[in-house]
Amino acid sequence: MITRLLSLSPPVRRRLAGLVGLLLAITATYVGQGVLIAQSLARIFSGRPVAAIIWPIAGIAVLQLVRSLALAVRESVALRASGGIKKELRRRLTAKLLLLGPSWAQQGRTGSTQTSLVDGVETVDAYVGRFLPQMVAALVGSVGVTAFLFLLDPIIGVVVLLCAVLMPVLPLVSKRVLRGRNAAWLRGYKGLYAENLDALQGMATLKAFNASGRRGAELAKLAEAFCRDSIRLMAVVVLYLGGVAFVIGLGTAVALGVGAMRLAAGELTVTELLLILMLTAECFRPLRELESAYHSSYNAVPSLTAIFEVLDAPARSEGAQVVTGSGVSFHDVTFSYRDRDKPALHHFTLDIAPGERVALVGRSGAGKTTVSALLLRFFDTTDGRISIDGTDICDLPLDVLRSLIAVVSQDTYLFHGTVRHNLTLAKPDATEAEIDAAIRAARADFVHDLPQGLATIVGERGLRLSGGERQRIAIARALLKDAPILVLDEATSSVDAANESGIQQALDALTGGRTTLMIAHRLSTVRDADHVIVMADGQIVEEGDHTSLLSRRGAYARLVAAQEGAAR
Ligand SMILES: Nc1ncnc2c1ncn2[C@@H]1O[C@H](COP(=O)(O)OP(=O)(O)OP(=O)(O)O)[C@@H](O)[C@H]1O
Repeated sequence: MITRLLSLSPPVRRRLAGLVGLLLAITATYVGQGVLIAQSLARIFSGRPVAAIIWPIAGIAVLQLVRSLALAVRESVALRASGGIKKELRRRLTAKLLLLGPSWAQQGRTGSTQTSLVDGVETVDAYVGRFLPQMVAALVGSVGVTAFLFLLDPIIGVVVLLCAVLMPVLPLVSKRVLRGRNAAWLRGYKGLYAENLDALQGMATLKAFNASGRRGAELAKLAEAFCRDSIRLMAVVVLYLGGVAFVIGLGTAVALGVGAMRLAAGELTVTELLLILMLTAECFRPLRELESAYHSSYNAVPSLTAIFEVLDAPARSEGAQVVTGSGVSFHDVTFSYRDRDKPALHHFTLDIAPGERVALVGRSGAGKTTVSALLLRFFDTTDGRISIDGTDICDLPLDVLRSLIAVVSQDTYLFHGTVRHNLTLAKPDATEAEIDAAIRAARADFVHDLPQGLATIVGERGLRLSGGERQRIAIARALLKDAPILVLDEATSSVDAANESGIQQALDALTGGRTTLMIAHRLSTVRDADHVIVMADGQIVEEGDHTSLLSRRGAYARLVAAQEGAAR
């Protein structure tokens, strides 16, 4: 994983080498300070005048200044090293998520995906900026100081070495317990985040059903469970930290005890004993810092593993063929959603000639929206094939496929941004005249009356516009895209009756000459279709034009009668 992370940003290796150098310089300042303190104390104990320690004290001040500077530079280099990787990770994740499409996103909760993608990427700071350079610096620094101690006194050198080796062993011992508890903590965190996001997004519904109290109580329960998980995790962490402190204390105490005995036996001088005392602490310091870096980056490994799983997820095939045509064929298509036994489409066969307007009708759940989702390759068929002008859509690059199709759906999503931004999403280089023409044709002139006209910000999920207004913007957007194939999914569902005929005219203009797949509940909107397909349980049960289907007095006639009855 380390090599893969580092390969994301070429300058990172250079920056990490710089960081290791800085960390070693910081260790050197601590060692130098220890030597100078030991020297000063030895001089005072031997009854030398105060003047004898002025230079060592000045030296300590200089070392502290150098250390402060090095620490500040370390922060900025660390942030730059991890920043490059975070930027590249986000870029690749966004591209991959767009490639994987909605079928992948549907496998997880929005909030949970968000925590992986936002918080997961953030763990790079602790892992790359702190842990990796500290690992190298701790190894080099501790080995260097231990070697120095070994030269001073081999027995004490061995004692310190044994304790120093124990320190990296501790995380290995506690790793299994920690991993289990950390995974539970991470699961709880993601779940809590997703549930809170859900409650926030569904606030209006909760209020309308007077269910906010109940939902609040459920969230409180989740928060309690998360709190318990956190305490269970902390218990292991605290035990582990206690173990680390014990090993450091033990190493220092044993080194001092052995040193004192050797001093009594005349095998060491006071200066050497003081030096050993100071350096023993310095030998453990880089390891202690490594341990703290390890803990602050502990989440990084599972989070980054999850991110790499997304990056490695097999994307649907991206063929190389390019077509410009517009005849659409579904050939014996069967499709089931994940975890659903019953197929949403069952041996579905339909040919739409270039420029033909085909309407799909049927009761709710009949499979109409699934037909368009498969055409756009939001999902891949379980069986059968879909083609455009004879080319299997699986052999088309996704961006080419989607450039051939414009969609106006019942659930129009407007991004947080200006009206203009939302309109030109499909055609960023659209001219003013083109934008104006699309607005007029979509009967979306209301945008000119908004506080800042086209520069008005439409809120997250377009909440500040009504359903009908959002839909008219979507129609204008589709007009601007000017694709040869159109999918109109309940295109007029949010439009009031007064506007419906106007929009119908706009849609007529839009569909003229384009292959159109209309999905409609309001049967009044499909009267002019060249061909009407009546669906039930994922299959075609009737087809023909409006008049012939009515006279057949079958499923279509029953749908029309039911709708007219409901309208009365
Ligand atoms: N994302 C999904 N995951 C699982 N099942 C789904 C999903 N989307 C639709 N279904 C199921 O597939 C079947 C067909 O749904 P589809 O949305 O295509 O019907 P529809 O005719 O468009 O309905 P409506 O008119 O209510 O929009 C239904 O049983 C539905 O519950």
